[in-house]
Amino acid sequence: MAISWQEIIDILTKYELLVSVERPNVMEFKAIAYDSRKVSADTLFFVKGNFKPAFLTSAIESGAQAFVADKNYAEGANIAAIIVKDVQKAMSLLSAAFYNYPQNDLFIVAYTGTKGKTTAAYFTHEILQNSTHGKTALFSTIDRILGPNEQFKSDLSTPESLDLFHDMRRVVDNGMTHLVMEVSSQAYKKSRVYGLRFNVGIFLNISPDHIGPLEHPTFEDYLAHKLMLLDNSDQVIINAESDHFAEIYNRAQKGHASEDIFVYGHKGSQPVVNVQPDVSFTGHADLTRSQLLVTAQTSKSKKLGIAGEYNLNVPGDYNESNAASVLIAVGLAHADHQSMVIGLNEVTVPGRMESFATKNHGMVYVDYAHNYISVKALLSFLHQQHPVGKVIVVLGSPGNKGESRRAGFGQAVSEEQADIVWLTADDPQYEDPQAIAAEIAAATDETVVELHYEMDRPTAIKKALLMSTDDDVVAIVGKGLDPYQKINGVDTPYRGDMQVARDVIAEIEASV
Ligand SMILES: CC(=O)N[C@H]1[C@@H](OP(=O)(O)OP(=O)(O)OC[C@H]2O[C@@H](n3ccc(=O)[nH]c3=O)[C@H](O)[C@@H]2O)O[C@H](CO)[C@@H](O)[C@@H]1O[C@H](C)C(=O)N[C@@H](C)C(=O)N[C@H](CCC(=O)O)C(=O)O
Ligand SMILES: Nc1ncnc2c1ncn2[C@@H]1O[C@H](COP(=O)(O)OP(=O)(O)OP(=O)(O)O)[C@@H](O)[C@H]1O
Repeated sequence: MAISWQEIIDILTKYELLVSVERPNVMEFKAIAYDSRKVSADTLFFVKGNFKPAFLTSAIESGAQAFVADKNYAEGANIAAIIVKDVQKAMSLLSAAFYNYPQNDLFIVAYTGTKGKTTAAYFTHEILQNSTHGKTALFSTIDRILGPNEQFKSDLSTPESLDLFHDMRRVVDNGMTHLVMEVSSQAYKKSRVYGLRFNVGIFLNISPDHIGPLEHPTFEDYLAHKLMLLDNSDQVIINAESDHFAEIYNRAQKGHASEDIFVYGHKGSQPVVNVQPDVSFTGHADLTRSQLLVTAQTSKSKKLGIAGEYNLNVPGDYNESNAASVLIAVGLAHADHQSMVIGLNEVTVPGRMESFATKNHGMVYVDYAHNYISVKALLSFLHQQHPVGKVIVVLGSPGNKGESRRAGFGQAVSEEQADIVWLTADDPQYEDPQAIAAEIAAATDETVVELHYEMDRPTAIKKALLMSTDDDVVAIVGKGLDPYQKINGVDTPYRGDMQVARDVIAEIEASV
């Protein structure tokens, strides 16, 4: 892989990003990097984010031949400099060029939404793996699967642009033909996907989340960045039952013919604007799976071959809605019907709605629900499934992140009438978990919900399980399969909620 000086200048000029060049003396770059620790000979280095000038010094020592930045740096006075209006946008465009536009060789399905991105991405990956005979890659919050023998844990839902195009190139070189990915609002805010076009973009839902000093200043800013996926996708799929549907639909209409917009919703759901859903569904869930009946309502959706009955291996009525969007997406990717049926029947999503039955302490669920909309959806489902017993919840909220979630948790457990809530630590970071718990409590209606406090997470899980009887359900929410707790900037190893719960139950059962 390589990129020439002239190609760089041409791209930056075309996108009106170039401000000035200094000391142009390099013909071609053999590597690109934004981290000084990853610089080798002949590297083009991007200066971005919370950058310290000492990083540039160390990049030059390691072989950087030029740097791209929003401003000039004295530390870079001996190498070529390319000054741009927006280094994140420049990095995305130049990374795509450096890796020779791998997106041109892939059918890319991209999900955005407050909740369900990872789940829907896994459903889609499972189906497309069947229909493409193993040639589908996945970039999700949990894992990045670049090919049959290349898979690793993700750091971000949507990778930094340079990493994204690097990994996409690996995907193409591994012989993959399809890619399923999550596109977070941060990805657009930080221009990680700037210039990238998707074949299909899906807008699952929106509700207040990720609002705080490090993410989005306001809900409007959050929504604005999520809507950008619609502008950058050839065909779009929209949930008729999402909040702000009118705004989402209007935005889709701006850039798409009606043939390229697909709307889905529960049978009988009526969006606020007068739009007939293209695909409707009814579902019936039990504790471990759902039955789904999907109907194509319009001529364009009838061509997708998705109408029919499905068994969905992951419970939760909201997952029926996720599955409906997935079926449209895979239909647009030309998956065959049999692959759809098999894929939904067999799919699992790590840390989402994982459960096990105990002998005397009811059902245990571990779920990644970690904001108002997801805790509310989860509790509503558990109440439907457990009309008799108590719903006991263990939860906390992270420190220095998504501060608005705390009130959201209090509101969700009150509205859905959780019987008992154990407030505990999530990823407290630099905050006091007890103070975070007090904020959740302040938003909780304690005439409805019985609150308990235990800041040691394994102990909170143990106390919740000990009080649970055979009819009850214990939902441990917020961390899914996370193998660590973030405490004071350190990823402190943690057994994981499921393992803790299994260990506690084994201990209890061994002692009776
Ligand atoms: C606020 C934000 O978006 N921050 C991201 C951003 O940070 P940054 O550019 O400031 O980078 P930094 O880590 O502070 O370091 C500054 C620069 O110095 C470089 N450096 C650093 C050390 C060194 O020795 N040498 C060196 O050159 C770094 O490589 C970097 O280029 O770029 C980094 C990668 O280059 C990301 O890891 C980081 O994400 C942070 C950690 C993060 O957690 N972001 C969250 C909010 C996020 O993006 N979440 C969304 C999901 C949310 C949703 O569902 O909507 C996601 O897509 O994951
Ligand atoms: N469509 C939905 N509506 C409401 N809640 C949902 C929906 N889909 C999933 N959930 C809940 O949200 C949790 C997280 O789901 P998932 O990881 O798929 O979402 P996500 O959009 O990737 O989240 P994040 O961006 O926070 O990683 C699930 O464990 C489940 O409790």
